[in-house]
Amino acid sequence: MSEAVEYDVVVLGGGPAGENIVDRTRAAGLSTALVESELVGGECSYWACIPSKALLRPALARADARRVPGLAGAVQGPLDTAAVLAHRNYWTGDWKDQGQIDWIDSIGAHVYRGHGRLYGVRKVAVTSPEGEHHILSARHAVVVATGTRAVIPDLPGIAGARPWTSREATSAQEAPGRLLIVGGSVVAVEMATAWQALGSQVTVLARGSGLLPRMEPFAGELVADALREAGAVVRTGVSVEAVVRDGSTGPVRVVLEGGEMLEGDELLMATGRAPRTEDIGLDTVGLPAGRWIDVDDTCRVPGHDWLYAVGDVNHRALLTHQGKYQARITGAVIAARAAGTPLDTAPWGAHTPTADTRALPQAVFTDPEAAAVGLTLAEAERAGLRVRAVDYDMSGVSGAGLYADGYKGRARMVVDLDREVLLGVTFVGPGAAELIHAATVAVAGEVPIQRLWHAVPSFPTISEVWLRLLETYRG
Ligand SMILES: Cc1cc2nc3c(=O)[nH]c(=O)nc-3n(C[C@H](O)[C@H](O)[C@H](O)COP(=O)(O)OP(=O)(O)OC[C@H]3O[C@@H](n4cnc5c(N)ncnc54)[C@H](O)[C@@H]3O)c2cc1C
Ligand SMILES: NC(=O)c1ccc[n+]([C@@H]2O[C@H](COP(=O)([O-])OP(=O)(O)OC[C@H]3O[C@@H](n4cnc5c(N)ncnc54)[C@H](O)[C@@H]3O)[C@@H](O)[C@H]2O)c1
Repeated sequence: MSEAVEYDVVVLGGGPAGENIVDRTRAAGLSTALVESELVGGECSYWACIPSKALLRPALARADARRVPGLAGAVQGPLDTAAVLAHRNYWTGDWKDQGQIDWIDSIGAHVYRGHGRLYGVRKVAVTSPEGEHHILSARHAVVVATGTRAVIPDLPGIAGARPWTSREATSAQEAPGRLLIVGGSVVAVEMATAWQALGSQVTVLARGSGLLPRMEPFAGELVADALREAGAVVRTGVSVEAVVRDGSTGPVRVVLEGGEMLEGDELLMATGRAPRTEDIGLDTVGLPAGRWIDVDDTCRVPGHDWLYAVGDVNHRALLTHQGKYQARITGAVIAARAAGTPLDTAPWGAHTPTADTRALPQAVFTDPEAAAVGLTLAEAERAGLRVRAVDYDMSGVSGAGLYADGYKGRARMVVDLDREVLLGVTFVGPGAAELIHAATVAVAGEVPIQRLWHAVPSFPTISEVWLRLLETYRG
């Protein structure tokens, strides 16, 4: 084992959260090392956000075009699956990270390739793929940003069935003939939308009563309707009990509760995420392995004044944009503590990621898109707030009708009746993903409804739904 190399900050895991910590600590003049065991850019760049959206964009563009009179006739044919997959490969850099490494070099940080583990207080041990060992020591902070991996439930027969996880679903080089998808949340519905459009016969098996369980119920309903219209089978309230695959090339079968059997060529388990914390040396600093890492409101681990956790691994919000936001804020926290300057940790202050709990946005790239920020009606009611849900059928908006013939969509805003501000907003419909940021500004800014009345949406955009929602609220 070599002598320890000292840095101001050592970052464990080079996904979007880890990279953004490096960016911020380098901008503050702190020497920084980044340890990455696979590819700098993380899950998001190679097996999640980027490849999934590259697969989905042609599907959604075609669906949009098919709703435009005069254009619809020209886009009735199948997608060019090979071209879509090649474009997806391009967006992942063919699963190479040289571009990210060049960027890290350009900002003067150091990358250590290999598996990193905490090695007692303020130290990280790295084992390179070639078996070399390095000890890195941190003057100010170690930041854990090791993200998550897919969870595969321990069903009878599952190991021999070689199921897909999100990694195979985003990196497959051909469309399976029949794709069974277990799960009804975000990965399930996005991958169902993509692969059904790319030529697979998709069956979604969700055990809950609807799809997209963390959004307003109408989101899952509209997405399920559209998946069915696209030819997919969507079944809710079903539970998979066992899985069987014969040989190395045979079909895969799932056995549902009650004994019904379904057959596919591939099986995607879209059943959630677990933290990558089993083997990162947490035990060397008295923390439990294999769990989400608890943090305070500066993303610091309680009881360890040098240890932080950002991104998926702290379980505050499993989204790239939110991990990057935490990283920007935690980078500023580390820089301020290193310089001995005071922190502003009041809600919405510079040194606390308040939006994680108060204005968390998410866009789901299905057809129709579903996008939401803040609280759903049910969440606000559970929190004991005095609220009113204001709903609007988006087909009544001129801009929506012009955007797509027969536009189907729905909007809801959840109003805090005591403060007359918005707690949450949901849009479901074509183009909804690009609408949600205005709602994020309104929720994060706690813009009074009275002032929103003066935020005039341009005519004839889909954003005129804002005017309709406000008119409905004011009666
Ligand atoms: C299919 C799919 C689609 C998604 N789409 C979106 C989307 O559209 N928008 C969105 O906001 N979010 C999306 N997400 C979620 C998003 O991918 C995650 O929130 C994001 O990747 C988390 O970033 P992170 O930096 O915390 O972790 P990760 O991206 O998981 O990166 C962690 C990094 O740490 C490295 N690492 C782990 N352990 C070690 C170790 N011991 N030593 C060294 N390195 C280590 C890993 O190799 C990895 O590179 C999607 C997720 C999935 C599965
Ligand atoms: N566009 C986006 O923002 C985007 C896209 C994809 C993923 N993500 C994020 O990635 C994370 C992971 O998404 P996900 O969909 O994999 O996980 P999830 O945690 O959102 O959903 C997992 C689903 O699997 C179901 N499930 C779990 N075990 C099961 C079992 N044994 N049988 C049947 N169903 C089972 C759960 O009920 C749940 O609905 C999420 O936090 C999501 O927000 C975001």
